[in-house]
Order: sequence, then structure tokens, then C-alpha cells
Amino acid sequence: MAQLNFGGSVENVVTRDEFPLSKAQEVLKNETVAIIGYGVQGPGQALNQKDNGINVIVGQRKSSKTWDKAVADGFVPGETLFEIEEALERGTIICYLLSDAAQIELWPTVKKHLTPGKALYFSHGFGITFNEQTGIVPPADVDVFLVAPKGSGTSLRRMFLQGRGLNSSYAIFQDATGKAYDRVVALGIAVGSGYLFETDFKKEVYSDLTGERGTLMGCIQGIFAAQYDVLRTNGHSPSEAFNETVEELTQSLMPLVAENGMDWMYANCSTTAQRGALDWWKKFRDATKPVFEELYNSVATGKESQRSIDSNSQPDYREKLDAELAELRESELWRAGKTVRSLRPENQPAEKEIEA
Ligand SMILES: NC(=O)C1=CN([C@@H]2O[C@H](COP(=O)(O)OP(=O)(O)OC[C@H]3O[C@@H](n4cnc5c(N)ncnc54)[C@H](O)[C@@H]3O)[C@@H](O)[C@H]2O)C=CC1
Ligand SMILES: CC(=O)[C@](C)(O)C(=O)O
Ligand SMILES: [Mg+2]
Ligand SMILES: [Mg+2]
Repeated sequence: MAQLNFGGSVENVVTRDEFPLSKAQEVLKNETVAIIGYGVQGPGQALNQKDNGINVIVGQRKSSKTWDKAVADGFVPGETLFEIEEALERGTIICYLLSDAAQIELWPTVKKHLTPGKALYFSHGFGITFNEQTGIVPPADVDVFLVAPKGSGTSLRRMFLQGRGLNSSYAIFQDATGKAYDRVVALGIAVGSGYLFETDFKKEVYSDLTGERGTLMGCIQGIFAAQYDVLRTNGHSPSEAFNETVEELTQSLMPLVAENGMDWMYANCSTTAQRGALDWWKKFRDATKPVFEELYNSVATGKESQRSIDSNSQPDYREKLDAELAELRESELWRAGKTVRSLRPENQPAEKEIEA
């Protein structure tokens, strides 16, 4: 366990140095890891574990499209792919990777198979933290922990295949066997985490629900739309408005922030831009901070989790989500973006071979 200084606070971090894959394989060698749910996190975590030599099986509804996806990904019905209840029976570590809303419905079935010494694994603190809303209260004689990749399951898999790793948080809610730490860290490494930082179930879900409604997804779409609309209202073309709002950020500036921080990105822009950005960022901070405080309160009081449960438990939740995603896709901003993306050199058709 490394102790690193994060801006003045010392935190525990597990890196691959002190917990290499070989140690994770040793810890998990007598375990059967059952991945229940094959949506976004399920495939990433199952395939990375499979490639890392872990004894992993998948549990899904046979009638579902994701059963077929698991087969296409190489999981074999009756050998490494089972109906949910059989996977629960076979698994010694149950990875509960259904959607957070779906976890509620299936919980009575899962609980039946949590026999003493097994482990219940999540990738989100949602079900346990909001147990008054979810009803998810595990038996006392099983380990309960989480590994929450800080990113999409799609990126988890892509980065694994590139030899990289997404960072994840980990937390232990219940250590019935005395092995919970080794089990959770081994799983964190096996699913493809680059390193693991320590949290607890409540902190993970409060921060995650805030982040995805805030800078990671909700807020960023909001400020993109706001700036784009102001530019368009003032006569700028769709391409100019999109380039100045999104394309330059994703293609040029954010990679610089990712590489070496915000000040470095600023320093690699004009002094005109630096002066302006340094003058305006606090105004945007002050204007949005009240919204973030309202958001955090909505998370902490359980309003956001209840909203998610009510909405995503509806039979037609997927259709409704897809309809709202289509609204985004069909907006002028993102239709302009589709054309801008098509112009990227890497998206141009291969040059015709010039005939000799
Ligand atoms: N999507 C992501 O990349 C991330 C997800 N997480 C967490 O990982 C867990 C899984 O998330 P996702 O993979 O996004 O889930 P998801 O929303 O993709 O759903 C996973 C699977 O649950 C199945 N499902 C839905 N309703 C069901 C039902 N009633 N009965 C049986 N199966 C049902 C879906 O068909 C899907 O295959 C959640 O706790 C989530 O918060 C954590 C980090 C990132
Ligand atoms: C990808 C991720 O970390 C999110 C946004 O929290 C999620 O998908 O729930
Ligand atoms: Mg997240
Ligand atoms: Mg999330």
C-alpha cells in the first residue's frame, strides 16, 4: 500500500508494483468469479479477467441480447456462460453488475445464493448506501466490497487491450472471512485497474452521482449548449460555433490537460487566451458553485438515487433514455459535430492508389 500526497493530503493507494497480477492470480486461484450482468461494465470486467487468467463466468438472462453478446465474446454456454441463478450458485465471488435499478428486482434471488464465505462485489456504492430505497442488505457472513472503475466499461476494456489501465476506487463494507482486502484488491487488478485508491461505499456513490451529473456528463453538456447557443445567436456559423465549443477542446486542449494539468495547457495557448481564461474562470466557478451545492444536496438526501430507481425501473426505461439521447444527437450542436468529426483526417476515406 503506497501512501501518496494528494495536494497536501496523504492517501492510501494500491499500485501494480506491490500487488502485481501474479499475486492477484494467486489470491483468486480457487475462486469462481461470477459476473452477473453484461451491459457496459460486465463485458469489460469479464473479458479483462478472462485474459488475466481468472476463473470467470457470466450469468445473464438466456433470452437477452447480452447473452448473445457474451457468446460472441467467447463465453461458452454451460461452461463459462450460465443463466443467472446457475451462475450465482457456481460463483464464490458474485459481481453484481446489473444496472443499479435492476439490482433491486433481482436481490432476493442473489441473496439466496450468498452462502457463508462467499463475497458480494459491486462497482458502485449505490445499492448498499441507499439500502432503504434498494432493500439490499447482505447477510453478515459474506464479504462485501466494491471496485469502481472511474470510467466507462468500454474504456476499461480498450485501455486494457492497449496495455494501459483505468484507475478505480475500492472499498470494503464487510470483511466476514478476513480475506476481503486481498480479494477486493486482487479483483481490482484483475479487472484491469491501473491503480486503486481507497474510499468507502457512501463516499464512492456520493462523488460518483455528483460527477456524472456534473463536470463529467451533465454540466459539460450544459455549458457546451450555452456557449454554442450564444455564438449562434450572435451570427457565428454552426461549424465555427462547434469548433470553438467542443472540437478544439477534445482534440487539442483536453489531451494537454490530461498530460500535464490545466496551467500547462494554458501555457501552451496564446498569452491573449491565458489572460482571458485567468480573468474569467472564477466567474464561471462562482456562477456554477451554487448549482453544484444543490446537486450534492440532492445526492446526499437520496433524491437522485430515488429518481434513478423510479425512472430506470420502468419497463420502457431504455426506450425513454434512448429517446432523450436521440434529442441530443439530433440537436444542431451535435449534428454540426458529426460533420466536423467526419472532416478529421483520420476519418477521410483512404486515398485512392494513384495508378502507375
Ligand atoms: N457503465 C459504466 O461504465 C459504469 C457502471 N458502473 C456500475 O456498474 C454497474 C453496472 O453498470 P452498467 O454495466 O452500466 O449496467 P447496465 O445499465 O448496462 O445494465 C447491466 C445489465 O443489466 C441488465 N438488466 C437490466 N435490467 C435487468 C433486469 N430487470 N433483470 C436482469 N438483467 C437486467 C441489462 O440488460 C444489462 O445487460 C452499476 O452498478 C453501475 O453503477 C460503475 C462504473 C462505470
Ligand atoms: C462511467 C462512470 O464512471 C459513470 C459515469 O459513473 C457511470 O457510468 O455510472
Ligand atoms: Mg463513475
Ligand atoms: Mg456512475
